[in-house]
Amino acid sequence: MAEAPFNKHFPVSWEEMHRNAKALAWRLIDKGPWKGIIAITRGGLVPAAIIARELEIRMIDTVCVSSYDHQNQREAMVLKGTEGSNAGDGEGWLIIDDLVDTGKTAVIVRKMLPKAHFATVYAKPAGRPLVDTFITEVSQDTWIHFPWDIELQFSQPIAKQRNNG
Ligand SMILES: O=P(O)(O)OC[C@H]1O[C@H](OP(=O)(O)OP(=O)(O)O)[C@H](O)[C@@H]1O
Ligand code: HPA
Ligand SMILES: [Mg+2]
Repeated sequence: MAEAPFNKHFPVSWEEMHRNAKALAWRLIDKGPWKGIIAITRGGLVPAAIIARELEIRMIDTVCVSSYDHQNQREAMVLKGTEGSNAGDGEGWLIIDDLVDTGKTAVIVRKMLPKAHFATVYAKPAGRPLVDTFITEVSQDTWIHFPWDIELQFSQPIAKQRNNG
């Protein structure tokens, strides 16, 4: 059987997301001042809101990129770029996303805003060189389950999981 591309799973709770996004804000405050935030939708919207609150930034825009159908990566589609924003070449601006995985999204957005500071909450090794600041690294074969994608449900006791495995 072909090896599953993601054989580890890393669920993230809302509290963890909040704590890590605040930790990112602490890292970013001394690197500013920041003129504004560009959130990469949709995943970047939640950490961008938390960071905007902590750094008292009220100028927020979006770049809308979509490149995954659940865990399947496909060609990245830019639904909206920076046209209409006043971010220019990105100087003094923060780009925020939930994570960098292969780095494909980061490459696209960096081309639009070459002087911006790119920050994510999570990073995988392949994308890590493309971000300026991040908080937590996970391995490339780990799928991060964000709190907006999951819900509380029954979990099998470990003994049962082992018997089935
Ligand atoms: O480094 P990469 O391999 O490009 O992957 C990272 C990107 O993929 C996810 O977004 P996705 O395209 O799934 O859209 P979403 O944020 O709307 O869920 C995630 O939020 C990042 O933006
Ligand atoms: O590990 C991940 N989790 C959620 N969304 C993602 N988009 C790319 N990689 C991931
Ligand atoms: Mg995204």
